Amino acid sequence: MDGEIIVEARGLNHWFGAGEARKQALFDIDLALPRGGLTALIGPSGSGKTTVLTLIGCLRAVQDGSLRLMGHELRGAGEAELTALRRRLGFIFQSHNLHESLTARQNVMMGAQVRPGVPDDLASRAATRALGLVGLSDRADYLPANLSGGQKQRVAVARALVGAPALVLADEPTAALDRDSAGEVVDLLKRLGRRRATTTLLVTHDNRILDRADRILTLEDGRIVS
Ligand SMILES: Nc1ncnc2c1ncn2[C@@H]1O[C@H](COP(=O)(O)OP(=O)(O)OP(=O)(O)O)[C@@H](O)[C@H]1O
Repeated sequence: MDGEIIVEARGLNHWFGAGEARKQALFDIDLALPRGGLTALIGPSGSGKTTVLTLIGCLRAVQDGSLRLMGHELRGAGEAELTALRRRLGFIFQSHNLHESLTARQNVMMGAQVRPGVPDDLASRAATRALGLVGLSDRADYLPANLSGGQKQRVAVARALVGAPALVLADEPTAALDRDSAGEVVDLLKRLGRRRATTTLLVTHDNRILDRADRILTLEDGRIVS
């Protein structure tokens, strides 16, 4: 649907710690991410990027303000609702987080089976398709140890995308990659995003990928400055 807002924050504040150690990490964040496209979230270390990403990812509780994810208000949402929402997201982390004892296909299958009741044969077919999308059909039966850094991160991308998530949250997915592999991973996210109208929010320090973003949000000291 055109113009659909996938993520909308209004007056979002967040604190860490308690008592005297209590420290505000986010101040009055307003943002809206429309469906589709790739938004880069940038800013200095400690500016609050990961905090924003983990709040949107239902990985920490919203304390103050409003945060809506696919039409659901996260503030005050119950664990069952958060779990159901989390299953509609794809996560990609800085280090690929693949299981070393599982093949590429088995790792991607785990992404398909975060939803309960997905049978192995269905998950396996979906994993094979996702590995094809990231150009790794011929590596499906390899263990991570036998893949390059870029290939491992592409497996992680396939795992994040196998369940056709509405929103992909990526925390510095290219930090450990050389220039070519980093570009490939971002191009892949963009291409798949366009094809499936997936929204991607990508935290990065990486200037190499900013020219590929559709939108750039800059955080400084817990505030969105542009
Ligand atoms: N679990 C925590 N407990 C206490 N303070 C925290 C915690 N997580 C983050 N902070 C603080 O909140 C602020 C924002 O941190 P956050 O990790 O979101 O920044 P960031 O922009 O992602 O940084 P980096 O680029 O270094 O990963 C920082 O001042 C940080 O010290």
